[in-house]
Formats: sequence, C-alpha cells, structure tokens
Amino acid sequence: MSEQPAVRQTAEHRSGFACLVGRPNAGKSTLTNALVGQKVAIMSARPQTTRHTIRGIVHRPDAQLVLVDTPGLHRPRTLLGERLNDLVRDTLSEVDVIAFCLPADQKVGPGDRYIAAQLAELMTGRRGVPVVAVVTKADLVPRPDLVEHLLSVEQLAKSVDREWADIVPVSAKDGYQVEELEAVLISHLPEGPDLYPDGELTDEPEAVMVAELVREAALEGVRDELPHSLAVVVEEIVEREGSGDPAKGKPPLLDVRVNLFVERDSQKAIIIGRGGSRLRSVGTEARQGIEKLLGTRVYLDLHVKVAKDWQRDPKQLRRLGF
Ligand SMILES: Nc1nc2c(ncn2[C@@H]2O[C@H](COP(=O)(O)OP(=O)(O)OP(=O)(O)O)[C@@H](O)[C@H]2O)c(=O)[nH]1
Repeated sequence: MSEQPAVRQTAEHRSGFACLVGRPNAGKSTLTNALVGQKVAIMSARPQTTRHTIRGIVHRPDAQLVLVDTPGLHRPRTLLGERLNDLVRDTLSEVDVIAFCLPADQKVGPGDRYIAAQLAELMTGRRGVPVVAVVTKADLVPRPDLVEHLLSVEQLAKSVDREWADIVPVSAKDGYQVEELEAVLISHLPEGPDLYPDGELTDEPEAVMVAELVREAALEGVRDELPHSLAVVVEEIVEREGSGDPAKGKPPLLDVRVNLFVERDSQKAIIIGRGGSRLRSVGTEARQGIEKLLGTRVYLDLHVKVAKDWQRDPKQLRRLGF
C-alpha cells in the first residue's frame, strides 16, 4: 500500500505594497508598528512628524506585506506641504492596496473628505487601487458608537461615488483586529515571491532613521510651531578608528554628526535651552535610541543652525533633502 502523500500547501504566496494614509494623528505610525512588530516609524503625539516614507515589512510564510508609511495627506499650505502631497500621490499610485485610517474617536470631517476625494481618483482608472477603510483607535469608543462610526465611514465612500474594498476597525494599542487587518491587506496583494530577504524590517537608509530619532527627541515638549520648522540632516556616521575590539566583544564607537535646521534665532534658542541644557537632554535621549537602532556605542554630535524660511525656498529644500 502506498503512503498517503503529505498535504501540500496549495495557497499561493502573495507579496506587495500597502500604504497607510489618513489625516494627521490618525494613528498610521502606531498601526505600522503594530503590524510590523517593531519600532520603525517614529511615533509622536504631534501631527505631521512623519516626513519620510518609511517601510516596515510583515513577513509570513504565505506572504510578504511591505508597508509604506506616509506623511498625512493634507491641504498644502507651504511649498513643503505641496512636495509632501506630491510624494504621497506618487507613492499611492504605485501600491497594491491603500489603508485609509480614520480614527474612531473623531467624527468624519473635512480632512477625511478631502482625502476620500483624492483617493476616489486612484480607485478607478487603468489600475484602480483598492482602498481599505481602517477605523483606528477602536479602544477609545464604546461598541455602539463604533458601529455608528463604521456606518458614517461607509457613507463617506458613497459620498465620492465609490466603495471601500473592506472596512476594518482596529486598535493598535490593544491589538484588536490587527491580525485581521493584516489578512485583509494581504488578500489584496498579487501573487508573487518575497520582495525583500527575510528578517529585513526596513529598507530605509540608517541615516533617515537616525534623523527621525533626533527629530523626535528635539520636538518633545516644545511649542506647536516648531514641528514644521525643524529639519534634521545627518552629516555623517563614521566608525571611530581603533574604538572596537571584536576579540573582547567590545563594539565600535560610531561618531554621528547631525545638523538641526530651524527657521529663526528664537527657535534655535528653544532647541538649545538655557545654557545648552535642553540640547544636552535631546542628545542623550536620541543617542539611546540610535544605539539601540544601530546596536553599538554612539557619540552623538548635534549642531543647531538657522536656515531662514527654508520651507519656502526650493534651493534650501533640496539641500535639506526634500
Ligand atoms: N488609544 C489609542 N491611541 C492610539 C492608537 N493608535 C494611535 N494612538 C495615538 O494617537 C496618536 C497619533 O498616533 P500616530 O501613530 O503618531 O499617528 P499618525 O497618523 O502616524 O500621525 P502623523 O505622523 O502626524 O500623520 C498617538 O498619541 C498615539 O499614541 C490606538 O489604537 N489606541
């Protein structure tokens, strides 16, 4: 008698890109981290701190989901705002599925309608991109309110003559439905092999992540106008000669030089603080994050510079990497 053949995995392997959009503070970064399971995007209670497109990768035996976290799609007010929106739109037209994040604790508002109208264009056409409505922060509202909210989110699609591919309520905070969302997003990916090697969580250059860590530390507890006026540029990351000793398991020391650009002298004073005290604590906090990220000892050298009106000056924007 011949042996029963082993049950073969017939499910196809899927891979592709998903992009999280939503108004500032909708919970995109937190959700990215919950899906990926490691801190990659930089979290902040402040709006519009995610300047760069940061990807996290969800690895599963049957799929690879590459998450693109974007800055909030918002009405442009400055040249920088316009650039960000262009960047967002370019990214969006290339992904396989879009997750539109709408916080459960806030009514569907003009900001959401603006984004819905933008997405409506992407949802049709040659390669219409499916949009999954994700109701974030579900832990913040009682169940009946959540149901009500889901209905208004459904209505939002109708108002732009479209339908969401799915509607999924989640809480990144307590993990509610995060796996379900993962499965839904994966169901919209095409069949294909892994796009990145296993174990790789982000393909962002280290410098960008270092800059984000410094930015996050520098913005902590400071006034509201500063987030838009602060650009962080990593000048160099170099290993200090003879600093490590692999034989003794002593990791090398990295010299990390970073410039913080603000628009006005008054902002420079805020960042630096009395007698440099604030900058020192920014440095300490950022260094700890960078050491964790790079897995070695770091000497962090921060410089604060004024670049007048950099947000409105195309030349400065280019120099600062936008
Ligand atoms: N209670 C609760 N709070 C959340 C949840 N997800 C995010 N938050 C909070 O909401 C705030 C905004 O979250 P972020 O992930 O930074 O939002 P974002 O959409 O990436 O924001 P921008 O980068 O400004 O566009 C933070 O204070 C988070 O702690 C959640 O599931 N539950």
